[in-house]
Amino acid sequence: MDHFASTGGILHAEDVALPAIAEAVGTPVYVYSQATLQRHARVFREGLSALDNPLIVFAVKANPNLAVLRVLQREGFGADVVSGGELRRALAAGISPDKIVFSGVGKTRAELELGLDTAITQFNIESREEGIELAEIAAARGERARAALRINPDVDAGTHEKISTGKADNKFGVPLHHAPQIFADLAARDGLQLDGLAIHIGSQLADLAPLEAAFERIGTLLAELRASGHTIARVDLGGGLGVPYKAGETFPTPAEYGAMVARVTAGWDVQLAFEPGRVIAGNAGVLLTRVIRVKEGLNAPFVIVDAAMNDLARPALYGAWHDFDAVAETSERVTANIVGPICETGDTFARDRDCPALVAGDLAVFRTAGAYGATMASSYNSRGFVPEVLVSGSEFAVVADRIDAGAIMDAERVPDWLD
Ligand SMILES: Cc1ncc(COP(=O)(O)O)c(C=O)c1O
Ligand SMILES: N[C@@H](CCCC[NH3+])C(=O)O
Repeated sequence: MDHFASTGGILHAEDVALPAIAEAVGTPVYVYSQATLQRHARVFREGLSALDNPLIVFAVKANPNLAVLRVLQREGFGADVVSGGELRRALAAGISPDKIVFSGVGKTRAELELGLDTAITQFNIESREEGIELAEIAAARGERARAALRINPDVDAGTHEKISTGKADNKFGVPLHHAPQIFADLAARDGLQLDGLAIHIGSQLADLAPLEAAFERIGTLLAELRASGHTIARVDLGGGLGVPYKAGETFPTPAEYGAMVARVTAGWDVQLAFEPGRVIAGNAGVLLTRVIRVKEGLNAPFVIVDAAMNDLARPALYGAWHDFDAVAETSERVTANIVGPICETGDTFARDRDCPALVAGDLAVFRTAGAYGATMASSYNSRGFVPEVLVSGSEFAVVADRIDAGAIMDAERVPDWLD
């Protein structure tokens, strides 16, 4: 069921007409559907129902809004965090430390200490160097940090090169063939309880085959480590499941993913962890925008909307496609360029796109904006930060205020010597 559908010719988020949100909050604005988040969380969990007690931790980077995290916390999800800021958000949303996994290739000493202070359930260590530092910090406190070693399996995830993380020359994890030796080194240290492996090969994966190949490599390593006398109690299989960005596209479902995982991991005898991000939040959000004006173009008109690359960076960063639909249904179509107001040619959401015919003042949405949308915003061109709204049934609430350019400027000052 689509919670962003037209009723009476007007696009709604659940039972709320999007013009009502635009009226109350202004545009651009991110709008999330609580029911969609809940449904995605449940479908993901059901997909893993053949597994014994999996730990499901939402990749906070995909959508760190506190209200979104709270919805998922209530669904029993934990959090996969990659910074002290994300860890604080997870805690503020009520996620219990025993469901928090700390990933990330560059955790600072202060972040490692924060993880220990909050007694998170697992550090995913990304290098020998990080493992040594964590072991030393924990040992000095008389503690043992529970950890998993992230492996770089050298698998091509077949996704955009900027969001591929499991190839040998990517910065993530330790090379598969160094893993036994690094594992043995770290496992022998007092400050660590190293009893896990972790992996995450990339995001927006359209195919299960690379995931399966990577998991098989982990399975082989697991057997090898056990044969050398190590205990492996947990394996974190990461996230990465892709979602359709274009109407009509199909992607592997959580059930298909779960069946593959169950088959590949049969007999591993570990607790499995999963770090889904996009598959939970992506299609639970839209970016609602208003057309500023339509400018004549050489071959096609430019539809200039009030959202820009600073609000939704994916098209500019990865050439990503987001479906663009009118809020008020219209059958009239045109071929147009959809652009934001920022002074960069890269501030283009779509070129020569078949889209609804719109005029100044009309509302429209970029779909599939619930993951890696607001969280990647910047204030470029002094545009401030877009607000976020959560809808539940016929109710909606502003769950992140608009931060206007003035508030950002208030944090700056001119030094005395320039008076
Ligand atoms: C370590 C880690 N886990 C989980 C995720 C979530 O990925 P996705 O949103 O593709 O599920 C990411 C981002 O790619 C990540 O880097
Ligand atoms: N920011 C990326 C995903 C990166 C995943 C981070 N590990 C995107 O929008 O597609």
